[in-house]
Amino acid sequence: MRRILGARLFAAILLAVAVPLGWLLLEYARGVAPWVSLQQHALLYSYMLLSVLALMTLLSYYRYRIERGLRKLSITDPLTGLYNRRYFLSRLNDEFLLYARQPRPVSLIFIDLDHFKLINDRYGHQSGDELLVAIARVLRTSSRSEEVVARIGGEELCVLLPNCTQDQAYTAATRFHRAIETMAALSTEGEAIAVTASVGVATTNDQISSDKLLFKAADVAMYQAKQSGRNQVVVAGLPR
Ligand SMILES: Nc1nc2c(ncn2[C@@H]2O[C@H](COP(=O)(O)OP(=O)(O)OP(=O)(O)O)[C@@H](O)[C@H]2O)c(=O)[nH]1
Repeated sequence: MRRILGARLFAAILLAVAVPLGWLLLEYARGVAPWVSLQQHALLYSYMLLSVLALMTLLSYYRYRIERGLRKLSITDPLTGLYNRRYFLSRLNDEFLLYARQPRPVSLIFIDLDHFKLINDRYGHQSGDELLVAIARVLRTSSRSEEVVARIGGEELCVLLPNCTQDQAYTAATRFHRAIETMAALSTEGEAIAVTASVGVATTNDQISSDKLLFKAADVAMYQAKQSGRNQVVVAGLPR
């Protein structure tokens, strides 16, 4: 990004110099010697140079702001403001590129809300939406800055934990699970909504050695949590 900004500033300076130069050439074509023209209109040339430079810098800045906004939109889930599935999978892939060079534990937590259909049916879709937003807020505040929290499907959320052992991931998963269970949520009518989640945790090891395998292992662990009665945390590969 810094290189792009540098290139744009360079282009702005070039154009700012080119405009008064072009004017100087026109003057020359009219028969006025360049140094005479420069002496006569020094103020005009300085003004041209500065205003073109200011205009181009301003345009570059706005373009940068727009591009940054578009990039943010392309990686964000519009409802919750969490990262979206595409961004999450690409970060997971990046983590494994690092892992190939320097193996260190990577963990993934898969969170699926329990009976979300019933919540929608009972309190309405709008309340369901607001609940998702509130859960996203809870996850964001209970996660660390290096962790990537994403909404990867309707009521499915994932957290990527770089450089995180199985024990640490289990502690984090329990923290998320508890935070969801104890959050105070209200429907649009003001009724209290109780919500729980089934959580799967997986960490890299000899068998789980790629991004796809890690994702799959956490998904399977989450499914086991559902099968075992929901509202619990299951760690991949550990007896329950
Ligand atoms: N309000 C709201 N509901 C959503 C959204 N995305 C998905 N859902 C709902 O989430 C529900 C998911 O239903 P299921 O896949 O049957 O899962 P569940 O009811 O949570 O049941 P279990 O996962 O088995 O505990 C569906 O009713 C979807 O309509 C959303 O953005 N907003």
